[in-house]
Amino acid sequence: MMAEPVLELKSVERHYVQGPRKLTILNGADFTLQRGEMVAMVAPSGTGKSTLLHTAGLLERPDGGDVILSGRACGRLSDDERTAIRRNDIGFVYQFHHLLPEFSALENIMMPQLIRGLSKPEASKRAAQLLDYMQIGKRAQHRPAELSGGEQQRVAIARAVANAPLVLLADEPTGNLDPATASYVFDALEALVRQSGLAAMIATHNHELAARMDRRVTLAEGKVVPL
Ligand SMILES: Nc1ncnc2c1ncn2[C@@H]1O[C@H](COP(=O)(O)OP(=O)(O)OP(=O)(O)O)[C@@H](O)[C@H]1O
Repeated sequence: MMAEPVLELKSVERHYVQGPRKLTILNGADFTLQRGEMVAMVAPSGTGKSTLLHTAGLLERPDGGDVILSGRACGRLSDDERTAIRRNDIGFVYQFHHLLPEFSALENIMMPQLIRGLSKPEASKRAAQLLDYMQIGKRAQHRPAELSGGEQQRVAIARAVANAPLVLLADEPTGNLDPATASYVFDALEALVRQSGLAAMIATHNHELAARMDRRVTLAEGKVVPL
């Protein structure tokens, strides 16, 4: 397959000011994610993985440099413009599922599609397909509290890809799960990425899962480097 960059970080800077001190978290970070690629981000706590994912996912604006999505410079756009792009082109999965507790699994996956403007029948059909794909079709009407941890994370992954984003970003998506469940959830995530040609960057402390991805990177002195 020809290399086709879907996400590029170019000389990204991110600083936090804490009282008199300026903390530099990203210091000219460069990174390219190709279509169809799964990359593990493995780095010690506090080195800036979440900052990197939030910047790549247009949740935070870089203090310098830019984030390019499918050739379009997006990092420095206004909050409204970044939100619009994020809704369609970026899927996010967190360590904690963040599903809406009062809605069923199916409705949680319909939600981003309805916000995007799809009709209820269209959104429901795709949500049901994604639940089947994640092998939890029978749990469609369950609320998050009625699902196991592994099932909740599979719903969260299905929700993240509901709008067929370009990029999936995940911040310790299996961090709350026991090793067997983590492996099972990762199987579903991997199958989804492989089948759809999505690109994914996944922060994890789990070396076994990292070993299953195409490449591994870490953060060193504010830069993304191969591991
Ligand atoms: N809003 C903020 N204001 C000030 N400092 C911050 C802010 N957000 C993060 N930091 C600091 O930036 C550093 C990187 O934080 P980040 O959350 O990106 O780390 P991480 O590698 O994801 O850690 P973990 O694996 O523990 O989640 C930390 O030292 C943190 O204290």
